[in-house]
Amino acid sequence: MRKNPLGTQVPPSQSLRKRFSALQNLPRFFRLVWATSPSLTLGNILFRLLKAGIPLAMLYIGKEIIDEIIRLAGTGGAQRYLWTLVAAELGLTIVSDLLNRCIGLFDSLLGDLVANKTSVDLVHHAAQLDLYQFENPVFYDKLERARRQTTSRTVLLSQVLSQMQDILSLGLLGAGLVAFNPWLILILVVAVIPSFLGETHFNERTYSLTRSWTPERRELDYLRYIGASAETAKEVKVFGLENYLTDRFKTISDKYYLENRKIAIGRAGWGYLLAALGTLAYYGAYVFVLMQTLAGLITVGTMTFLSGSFQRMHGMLQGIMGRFSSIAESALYLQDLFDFFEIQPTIRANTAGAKVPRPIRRGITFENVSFRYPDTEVWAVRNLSFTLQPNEKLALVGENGAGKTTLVKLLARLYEPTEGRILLDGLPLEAYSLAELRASIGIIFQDYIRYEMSVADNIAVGDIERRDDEVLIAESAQKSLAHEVVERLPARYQQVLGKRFQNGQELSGGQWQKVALARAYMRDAQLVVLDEPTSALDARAEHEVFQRFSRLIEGKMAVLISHRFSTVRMADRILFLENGQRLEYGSHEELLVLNGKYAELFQLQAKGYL
Ligand SMILES: Nc1ncnc2c1ncn2[C@@H]1O[C@H](COP(=O)(O)OP(=O)(O)OP(=O)(O)O)[C@@H](O)[C@H]1O
Repeated sequence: MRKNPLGTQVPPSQSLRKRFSALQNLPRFFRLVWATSPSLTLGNILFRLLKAGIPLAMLYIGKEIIDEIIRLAGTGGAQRYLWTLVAAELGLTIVSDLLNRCIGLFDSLLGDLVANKTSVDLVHHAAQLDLYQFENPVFYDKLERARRQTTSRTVLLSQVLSQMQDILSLGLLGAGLVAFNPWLILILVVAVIPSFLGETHFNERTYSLTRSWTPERRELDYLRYIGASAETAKEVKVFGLENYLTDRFKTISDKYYLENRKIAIGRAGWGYLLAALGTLAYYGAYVFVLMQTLAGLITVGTMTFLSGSFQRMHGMLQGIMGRFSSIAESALYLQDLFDFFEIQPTIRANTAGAKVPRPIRRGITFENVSFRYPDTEVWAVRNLSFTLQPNEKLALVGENGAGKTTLVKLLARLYEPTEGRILLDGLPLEAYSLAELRASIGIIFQDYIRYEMSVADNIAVGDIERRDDEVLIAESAQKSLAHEVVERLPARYQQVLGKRFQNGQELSGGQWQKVALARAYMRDAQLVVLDEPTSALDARAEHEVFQRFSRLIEGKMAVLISHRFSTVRMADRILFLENGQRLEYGSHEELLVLNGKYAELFQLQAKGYL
């Protein structure tokens, strides 16, 4: 394998055969197009079929008009046939314009629908995939390439349809030409083959380059985002990062530009030479036709018909061949999209799985659970065993990176244990329907999403099925103290948050947290998990949130992750993790008596040292 200037591996360039085999993606693509809108697809094809016959008809009428004029100029006579021909030509021109408009309209409507459908399918499919797949750069590149495909495939659609239309036109014109002299066709074909091969070669190089640079292009997008977005502007300014970012951007983009320029120059130079070859052949054939006319073997009308159809066929053949290689190229890109759709999650949704018991009677048991993130050597959770009893409130404590969040992700089956099992009422988590399992757990993650949507929507994500239940949303906001925040917003629950959209209102960190916390109150979860939910709240708000929170989790299981021991001590039991392992486990009082690490940290914090 070669390496590009940034050291990334470049795949060996695709062989011609492989490129053409990518055309096999077209039937699947057209099934997708057909499924999007059968009527628009059918209409489009019909218009193009009609349009395909027009060039031959126009040329033929042109020939007849010239011959008729020459005849009338020499001998005079009735002009009726001449004017009928002119009227037919006018009619055809009008119909042709109308067909062009209809084709353009149907192309764009169908293209938009296909792009929308692909985007929707993409999001649906991405939602099925495992969390770890999103953390894998190779997967991310695939996703990125697939995402780019969703809009650019519109062009492919009209290209393939135009190709079919032109091939039909060409066949009809060719039939006319063959009737006169089959050799002319041969000259035509031979003349365009060199430029076709040239185009194919350069398209292939462009594709290989674009593909091998996906990670860098992703980085460029990312740098553009950091350099110019509302979220990052604050830090970029105070740390004075703009030159660093632009330099980094320029280094990568300049290298990409140089690579691309090499190909573009080669394409322009060779393209010109090979096209000149085609032009020479065309003029050779033209001279031949002129000589035949001078010798009186054909009429002037036939001469215009032949030279006209030869010229059109030359242009069309060049177009068809050029388009052919760009269709083959697009079909290769299409492969990326279909490849993405082929990726399957390893965590099976198990739709036929058991229903989660309500209420949960025996709790959740970790049996010797160990977990390592994919492609890492270190155990994030190691040999962990404990039981979360029904109604029990468990606090997870430990230093940064101890494995607390990982444990929660395992609970929600976002990951599966590398070793050991997690049982819910005696059955492993896999035995339950994934949707059911997730529906019975309410988790507010530490890095919860700040949706730049309305407050109501931000709260409703806790149970999106009930997003129209305004009373429930307001009650949830009341319980999480988000209500006070909402009171001060101009559009109250309909207020759009964040700065991305017009009239959006930015909130403080603590205010965002109160809004996010309301999500926990939206669903009737049997297990509530709060991963450092109050870190941004001021002391009074935190106290109040917990007062209310203890009411929310009354009679439920709860897992609480916090670095504040004043919060932790309200739990029934505390699990102290160190390097993913259970270091200490028991109630607040038991752990104080144990006088271990928990007791030490508790006392330090109580004295205000932590
Ligand atoms: N997506 C990931 N891929 C690979 N390793 C990860 C990933 N997420 C976390 N880790 C690693 O797993 C270990 C446990 O991380 P985890 O997020 O569970 O810690 P934590 O106890 O929640 O920490 P904190 O208190 O900082 O939130 C850490 O060593 C971390 O580097």
